[in-house]
This record gives sequence, C-alpha cells and structure tokens, in this order.
Amino acid sequence: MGDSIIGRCAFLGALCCAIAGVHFVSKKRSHPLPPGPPAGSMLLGHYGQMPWGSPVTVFREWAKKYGDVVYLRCFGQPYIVLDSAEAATELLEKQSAIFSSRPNTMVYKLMGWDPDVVFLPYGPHFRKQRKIFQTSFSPQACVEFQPMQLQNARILVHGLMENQGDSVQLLNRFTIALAIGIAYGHQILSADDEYIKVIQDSSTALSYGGMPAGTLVDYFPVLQYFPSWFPGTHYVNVAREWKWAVRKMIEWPYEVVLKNIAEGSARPCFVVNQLEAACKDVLTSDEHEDIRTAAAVIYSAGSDTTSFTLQKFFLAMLLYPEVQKKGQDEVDQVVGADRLPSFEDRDSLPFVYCIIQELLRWHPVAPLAVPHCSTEECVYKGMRIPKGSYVFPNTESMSLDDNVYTNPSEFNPSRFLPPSEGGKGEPQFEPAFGFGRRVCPGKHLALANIWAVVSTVLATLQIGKSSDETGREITPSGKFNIGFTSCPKEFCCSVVGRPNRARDLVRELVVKVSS
Ligand code: HEM
Repeated sequence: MGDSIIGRCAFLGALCCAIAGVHFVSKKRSHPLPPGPPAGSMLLGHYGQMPWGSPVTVFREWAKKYGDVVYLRCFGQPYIVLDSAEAATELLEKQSAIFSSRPNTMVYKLMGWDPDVVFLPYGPHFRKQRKIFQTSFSPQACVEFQPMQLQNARILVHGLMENQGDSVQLLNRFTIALAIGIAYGHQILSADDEYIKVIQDSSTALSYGGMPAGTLVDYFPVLQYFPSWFPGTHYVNVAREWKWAVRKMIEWPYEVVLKNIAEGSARPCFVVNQLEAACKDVLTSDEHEDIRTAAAVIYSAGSDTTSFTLQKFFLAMLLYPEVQKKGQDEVDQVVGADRLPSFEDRDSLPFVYCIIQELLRWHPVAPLAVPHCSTEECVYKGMRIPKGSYVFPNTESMSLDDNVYTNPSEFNPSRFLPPSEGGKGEPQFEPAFGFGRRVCPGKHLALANIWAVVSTVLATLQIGKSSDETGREITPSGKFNIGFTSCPKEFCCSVVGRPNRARDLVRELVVKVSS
C-alpha cells in the first residue's frame, strides 16, 4: 500500500517535471532568433553575403541596422556577431560556462595544428593545455623573461639605428626572437638564423589556410576524403601541401632542445620547464605532442599580435609627434640620460603605460578576437542563441564606441589619465585580450614585451616622417588592413638615434651581447 502511494507520487512528480521540461523547452524555442540581414537562400543561408574580405566594417554596418546582437547562418551553421562590450560581457564572460568552446577548424587540423590550445574545444584537454599557459605566463612567472625582453628591445633599437632593415622587418625579428628565446632558449642575433626561416615557412602555410572555421571543408569535413580535383577541396589540398612547414615548426626546435638536454647544453626555457614538470624519464607520444605544440603556440599566438601592436606604435609616434614628445619627456625625467629604462621604472612611467593602453584600443590587432562557440542554447534579452553558434565579438566596433571614448578614431593616450591630470578618466580597453575563460593567457607577457620596446625606443630614438627624392616629407595615410587581424598599411618613417648617452649605451650593450 505504502509502496503504491510512493510509486504514484513518484509517477506524478516525474510527469510534472516532464510537462514543466517540455513547457520550458517550447518556451525557449518560442523566443525569436536575433535579427540580421535576410539570408540569400534557404540552403546556403548567408554564405554568399559573408564579408570574408572585410568582415569588421560590414558586421558594424549590420549592427547599426539590426542591433548589437546579429544572427547569420551558413549551411545551417549559426553565427552570432556581438557589437557591444555589454553584449560580449553578458554572454562571453557572465555565461562563460556556455560560451567557452571553439568552432571546428578542420583545415588547421589537416595542416598538423592539433592540439593547438587556441582552437581546442572546451573540455579536459583544453583545460590541461590552458593551465600550462596560465602557470607559465602568470605575472610572477613573467618576471623571469624581463632580462631577455630588455636585451631584445636593445638589439631592435640598435638594428634600427644602424639601418639593418626596415622597421617592420626588425619588429618581426624582435617578436620571433622573443618567442624562440622563451620557448626554446635560443637567442636569435641575425636575420639568416635558421629558426626565422622555419617560422616564416609556417606563417606562409597558415596564411594560405583560409578563414578559420569558414572554409567549405570546415562545414563539410567529409570533403577531406574526396579526390583533389573535386570541387570544394581547395583548402584540403593546401593543407596537405603545406603540412610539412607546420610540422617542421612544431617538431624541429623541440628536437633541438631534447638533443641539447641530452648533451647537457640546454638553456632554461619553456620546453625544459615543461619536461621537468612532467617528472618522468619517458613521456608518451601524446605528452611530447602537447608540450611541443604549446611551445609553438607561444610563437603563433604571440608574434604577429605583438609585432602589429608595435607597428602601430611607430605609426602613432609619427602621426602624433606631441605624444612622442610627452613620452620622451617622461622617460628622460624618470630614467635620466645615464642608463636605459628597466622594469623597475614601470610604475614611475604612467604616460608610457597610457601609450600602451591606447595601442591596445586604437585599431585592436584582433578586431574579431577569436570566435567562441556555444555549447548550450540560451536566451539573451528575449533572443534565442542556438547551441553550437559561432560567436564573433567585434572588438574594433567596441573600441569606436563614442559613448565610452571621446573622438575614438584619434590616438590619444591622455584619455586614460584622471581629469585632475588633464585626462578624461576613460576606461582601459579590456576587450583587446578577449573574453571569459578564453581571455588571452599571454597578456602579461605581451604587455611586458611591448613595454620593453616602447620605453627603450622613447629613450633612444626619434621617429619622424621620411622624405622622398625631392626632399618632400611623406605623410602616411594612417589606414589599416583590417581582416581577421589588423595592422597598419605599409608606411615609411625615419628613425634616428636621439642625441643622448642612452643611444651610446644601447650600442655598447649590444656589441657585448653579440660578441
Ligand atoms: C598584443 C599582444 C596580444 C594580443 C592583443 C592578444 C590577443 C588575444 C585575443 C583577442 C585572444 C582571443 C581571446 C578570446 O577568444 O576571447 C587571444 C588568445 C590567445 N593568446 Fe593572445 N594576444 C597577444 C599576445 C599573446 C602572447 C605573447 C601569447 C603567448 C603566450 C598569447 C597567447 C594566446 C593564447 C595561447 C590564446 C588562446 C587562449 C584560449 O583559446 O584559451 N597571446 N589573444
């Protein structure tokens, strides 16, 4: 008797839950999708309208028309574009349990870029890889890299003073040298170093890889099994053709470190630290692959982003000479002429800090961050965001929000100073490093890399306009190439040593390192 009453109660309870569940699901389903432009066709959705060439500007225009959450669909795959910091924070940060995965990037996998933490889906493998980065590049851990950062900044400045190449070439060499030094303990001193060649080949391979998660093979992975002449297999063929370059970049420097360890000549570096932390003599092949891919990510995620930010620095100093002068005055006052800036000066140089914050805001180098992917359906402001949506935060658009930033197109580091110091007290631009559980784990390393260059350049160099053959000054357009990354359009500038002792100090220090 008792049992049957309990049984009936349990049955009724289960029925109520089921009804409530169905009601909840249907209520959720009844929410409309976010607005967006009309789809071109039922089957392709917005595929034909997707602005792969200049996504940022077109996404911004659509957002102006449809609102700060825009819905698109390609071959049934939902895309969400977030145009405001508010929407990005509400979804990617506050609901990070749902919005922390990544789209499937089949072309990168076929190229041999697996398991790259940047594109790993959310799960145990991702968390393990991510932890390696968070521990290795925490603010405390980054202190270890400061001597290397200053040394490479001085080598860069010396190269610029001696006209060893144009500024873009030398900035690229600086960022590669730092990544290689940190990952493998190797110091690059010349442009013909073998590491540079290996890295350039892999960059070429990645530049042919198409839009991450946006090629036909990403939508239809089955295409990888079709013959190379079959329509739609272009990126499968590219991935196969260039896989050697990506694999060489991942495997060769790692093998060199293993050999150096065996010979007792390995220098302290990320790979050595990871092998020591593994606390075993024999690692499985998966464990080796995890460490060598993570080491390669230090370069692949950190080099272009840092190099583009520094290119912006040179452009901004050229276009805004009053900012350069203010930065130089601050460095001269605090550091003096008898030594070069070091990390102990960091807190005493607030305007240099503002210059770096403005470099992160002014045309963010990752204008659409890296797309996130949602693992559950959810409702935001009455709009249904389907499970499996690819979510693009439009950080370029957020940086131009004139409700937050006055004259947002202008490069004005003083905007961050408090009003008592003649500034506007505007907030730092947090979206530059992304959102939630996928926020850039190299942020502290990146900020220190940039600080080393900005402070050393302000102390030692004068950046100005260059002249043409007739002696007329050339003013750069100040325009940017904005795709899935953003960097200044090619520009020329004149870089000369400032007439001070700091310039000689750089020369002395670099000659010592090279010999
Ligand atoms: C100015 C320099 C840099 C900028 C502006 C930058 C920006 C970003 C952005 C926007 C993301 C995507 C975040 C998201 O999905 O929400 C990201 C991810 C990432 N960055 Fe950086 N980054 C910089 C430098 C570096 C450096 C030096 C490293 C080297 C350790 C690095 C390592 C990574 C990694 C591993 C990820 C993937 C994180 C994940 O998927 O969980 N970044 N970065």
